Amino acid sequence: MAHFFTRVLKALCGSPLRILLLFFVVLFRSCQAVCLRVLRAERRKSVSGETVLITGASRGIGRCLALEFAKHGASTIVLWGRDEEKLSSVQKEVEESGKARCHFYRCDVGDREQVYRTIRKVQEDVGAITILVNNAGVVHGGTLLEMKDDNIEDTFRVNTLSHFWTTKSVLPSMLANGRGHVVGIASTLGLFPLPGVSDYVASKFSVVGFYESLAAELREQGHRDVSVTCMCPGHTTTDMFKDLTTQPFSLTPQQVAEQTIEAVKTNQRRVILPRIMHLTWTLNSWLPGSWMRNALYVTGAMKDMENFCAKR
Ligand SMILES: NC(=O)C1=CN([C@@H]2O[C@H](COP(=O)(O)OP(=O)(O)OC[C@H]3O[C@@H](n4cnc5c(N)ncnc54)[C@H](OP(=O)(O)O)[C@@H]3O)[C@@H](O)[C@H]2O)C=CC1
Ligand SMILES: CC1=C(/C=C/C(C)=C/C=C/C(C)=C/C=O)C(C)(C)CCC1
Repeated sequence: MAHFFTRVLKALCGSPLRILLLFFVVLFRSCQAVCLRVLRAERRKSVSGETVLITGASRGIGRCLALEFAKHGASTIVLWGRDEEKLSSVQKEVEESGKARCHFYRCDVGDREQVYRTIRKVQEDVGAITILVNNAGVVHGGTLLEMKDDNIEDTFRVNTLSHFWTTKSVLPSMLANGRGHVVGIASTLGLFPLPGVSDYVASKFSVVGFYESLAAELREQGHRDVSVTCMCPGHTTTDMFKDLTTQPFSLTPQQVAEQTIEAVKTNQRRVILPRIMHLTWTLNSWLPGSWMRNALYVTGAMKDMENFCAKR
């Protein structure tokens, strides 16, 4: 611990210019956030009447997203996943919760041809998708030398490549109709590292890059009516990371779903949750690499990750 604080002090005192710069960055970012909030509040859009496709909707964040979109007036919700029993139960919940029509399809998003086939079927059945939420995800994890090659490939197929296949499939109709929103559920682990899940982290860094580039590409091509949002939530209390028990800033899947709808309505390009993680992200590029390792030890997160790896 003492070593950690000495390193932090040395890094800060050794470079007063850095402190000054950090101060201006924080000040600028805060002003920018306030201005954007005011502007976005004025240009709020509605999700009423939209046709929403959510991948990985059989449980966790995907299930909450389906219910939340229905609550906010979406007219059709399309659920994708592999577990038909669970999908059917979410379909019932959505239909019972209000006026939205709800359909489900069995689709392994890691299989490109299956994605293309299922999208065609969905478009025949319900018409054009106007909001796509790429939420399906998987974690295998373990230390690099323990990881199975097949699991590494599966992680990239589900967490990264699937976003390309689904987005390529729905984007043409969005561009033709001049209306659409593509949402990716990435992670804070698409912004900073965590030992024990390097496959997952790398797949999420890739996906953050995908959305950043897609947003820039659409803007460059003048398609301002098709929006892109990349959600970066931190640890969330679903089955996926249930072994991480000592997380100090955990979110519920309901919170992630609510913030996602808010981000769609206000056209936010990137959302980091909880907000305090902005600080982690900024500090990560300003402080010596060891600070995060120490923070992970102090909060018990490192122990959690060791247990997580041991169970792989
Ligand atoms: N939990 C967390 O701490 C965080 C999660 N996230 C991200 O949020 C997203 C949702 O995660 P969360 O709800 O927590 O996880 P869950 O494990 O609860 O749910 C994962 C969902 O993805 C689906 N899925 C997994 N593999 C496939 C596949 N090959 N084809 C189709 N569907 C698949 C599962 O459906 P089925 O089993 O029916 O196929 C399930 O519906 C993921 O992208 C995750 O990386 C982001 C930040 C934090
Ligand atoms: C890095 C870091 C932390 C840990 C973050 C963790 C452990 C995040 C896990 C996120 C997950 C599991 C995302 C899934 O997609 C603390 C301790 C909050 C404090 C400061 C730095």
